[in-house]
Amino acid sequence: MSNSNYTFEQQHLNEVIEKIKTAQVKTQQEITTVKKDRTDIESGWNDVRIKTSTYENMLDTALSVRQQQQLLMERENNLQHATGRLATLDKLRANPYFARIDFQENGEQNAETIYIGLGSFSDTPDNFLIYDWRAPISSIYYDGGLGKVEYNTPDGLQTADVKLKRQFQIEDGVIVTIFDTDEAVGDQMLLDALSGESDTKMKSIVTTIQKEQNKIIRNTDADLLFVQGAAGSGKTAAVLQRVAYLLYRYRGNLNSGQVILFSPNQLFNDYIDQVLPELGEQNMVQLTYFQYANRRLPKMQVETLQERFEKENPTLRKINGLKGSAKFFDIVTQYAQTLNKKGVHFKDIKFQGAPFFDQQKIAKLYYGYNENYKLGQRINAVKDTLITSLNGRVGNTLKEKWVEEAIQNLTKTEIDSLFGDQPREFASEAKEYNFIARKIVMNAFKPIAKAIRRNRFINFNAQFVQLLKSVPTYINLANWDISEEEWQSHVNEVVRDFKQHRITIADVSIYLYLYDLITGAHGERDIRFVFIDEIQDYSAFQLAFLKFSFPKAKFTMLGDLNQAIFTKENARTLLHELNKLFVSAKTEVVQLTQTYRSTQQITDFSKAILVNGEKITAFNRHGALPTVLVSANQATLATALLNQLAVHNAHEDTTAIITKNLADGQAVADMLAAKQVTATLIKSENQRLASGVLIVPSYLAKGLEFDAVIIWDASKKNYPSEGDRQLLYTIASRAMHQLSVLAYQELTPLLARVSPTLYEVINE
Ligand SMILES: Nc1ncnc2c1ncn2[C@@H]1O[C@H](COP(=O)(O)OP(=O)(O)OP(=O)(O)O)[C@@H](O)[C@H]1O
Repeated sequence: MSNSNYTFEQQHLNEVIEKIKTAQVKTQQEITTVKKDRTDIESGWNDVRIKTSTYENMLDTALSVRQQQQLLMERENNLQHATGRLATLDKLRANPYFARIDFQENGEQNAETIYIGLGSFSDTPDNFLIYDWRAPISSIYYDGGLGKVEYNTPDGLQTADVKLKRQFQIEDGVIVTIFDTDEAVGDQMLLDALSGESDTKMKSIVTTIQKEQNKIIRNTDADLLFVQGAAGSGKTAAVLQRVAYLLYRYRGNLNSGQVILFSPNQLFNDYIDQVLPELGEQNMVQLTYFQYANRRLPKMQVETLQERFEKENPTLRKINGLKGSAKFFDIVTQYAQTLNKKGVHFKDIKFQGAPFFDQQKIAKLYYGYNENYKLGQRINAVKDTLITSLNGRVGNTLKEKWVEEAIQNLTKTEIDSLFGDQPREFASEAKEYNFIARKIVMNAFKPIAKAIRRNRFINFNAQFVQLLKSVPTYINLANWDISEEEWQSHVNEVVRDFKQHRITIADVSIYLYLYDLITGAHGERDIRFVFIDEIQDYSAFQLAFLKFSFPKAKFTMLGDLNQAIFTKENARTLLHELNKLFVSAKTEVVQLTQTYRSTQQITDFSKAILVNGEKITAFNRHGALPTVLVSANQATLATALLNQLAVHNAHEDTTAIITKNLADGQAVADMLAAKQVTATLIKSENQRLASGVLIVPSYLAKGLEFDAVIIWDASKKNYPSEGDRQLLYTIASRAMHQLSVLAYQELTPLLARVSPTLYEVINE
């Protein structure tokens, strides 16, 4: 880069920064003025005279209250805007932009120059000194090299002739490097970004978004955007940028509360929660499927990731395969339809231990409505009738003995609180008695009203079991390789679990879907975008249920079929099943094959673990070969581990020792503690990531990345069969710069197919 270019750009940068500073001062002043205004209006409340003597007076009062409220709201809005603007200016001041493009639009005489940064900035209304990276025109920075490019605008497709693409690295107002490039985003800049160290928090990729990723980020047409991407291909990174993009694109009409991201575990939520704030946006709602289900069934204990992982067996896999299928979703839908005629299991609503509303009577009521009633209408009509009947029974209950006793036992404070603000003037003692008795009865009836409102007159547990029992009438179990006995004994197990208030993650979706059908729930219609990461671990049933639960949302699903550690082979049919759920014209599939996380050596090694895997292309960044040490001596492995950690620690790298399960993790943690090596054992997804050495059970490593990964005990015993292949791939692909494999006695056969040229054998 010539000196004159550098001087020009630094000078331009200085000018922009000066203008940002001026804007900061101005905005700060605005904020101070609005705050003062707000205080003045608030103290103005005292001047609003409440006059209620005539109708006109009341109207007057209401009008002035309304006026005050409007003034306040206006100030509140101004304040919010100004605060948002100041936050953007603060960000821009340190690092105003990262790219410049010169281009000529169709039919224009002169080339235009724009600078692109995290937010837009103009010194006068039409003079944009910085364009937001999400503005339509900024797309050309990410999409192509020099020459003719197309970009989407709200008015349709535009073309431009790009003359110059310049990238900047700016630190504290000083240009550190300038690259001119004729590619989309220069490789050098990407390489610099990828060579850095890992962090306990994911960072935004705004300066180096790749063309394919940009497509995902800016897609607004698809109802279902399905991204199949290799491990480390930036699915998560791109999708977070996409959230920021959508919030910008639909600003004013979309807020972060209308966007939900389902993530694989809580640890991952913690890992990504800085990206949107870094981009100047608020985080969307982040949930795991477990949390979503658990929130709706607070009295049940939903199976945890660890339980799910450690409980696996072949029969259960077949049964869960069936329960997770789209077919099963149809079965539940059909079963619920039969309930319109008969079959709902009712429960008494009890009061003081005895039936208050008897289940037979409720059943009669429920099935007494005409046959055009839908399930939701039936239940609502029953609820209305029961509430009316409850209110009607208050009067008859006043004279009951327990009420009399309750009144006699009242303390003075209790009596006072029952009266509340009510003047204690009654025409007779009987009237006063009735007043208190009514209060007591109504209080005592509150739990009944609550039980009615919460549909407690339906026995959902029994209903669910009944559904499971009737499954063989809908399908031939043999087609799913399940025998009648296996199914029956599974149903018994579910019943046993229910008695202990436990439910598996496979059942929870079925349970909730059945519940929603019976109660006529219409889903959360306010949610506009749903993102599901690590889609391969969801069953078709869960996805169908999520679609049902968020009927107005557009879906973005990201996953890697190579990493299906829970659903295994079922993941392959997922895409096919999804086709049935979404209109295919509104479905788009994007494939990301280029991986960015790992060095070429680590990617080549990891990908060799797979058989018939999805396509993966390594990024041209080089590092050491992965190492493999097999030993029949535990002490040798322990020493190798300690040596490896010492090397990583000297480089201040974050190292994850990934063990198959928690028990192994605990054993490694104890061993390290005995050697005075500091390490954090991640026992559950509710923990926080820390820098330094981490010990992570395999099923919690999803979506995360570390400078170095040590696979602890990749032995035949731990990873004996085909079923572990995708898990092993997932673990290996967490490493960015260094991967080491340690195995006790005999290496897993899954690594046996990896060519010896792809790793270095460490001899004992
Ligand atoms: N365009 C990019 N510029 C810079 N870094 C990138 C880019 N794309 C991806 N990365 C980096 O590559 C790494 C992997 O990205 P990410 O975690 O999003 O991948 P993923 O596809 O979700 O992986 P996995 O399926 O393994 O969880 C991250 O460190 C991310 O910041």
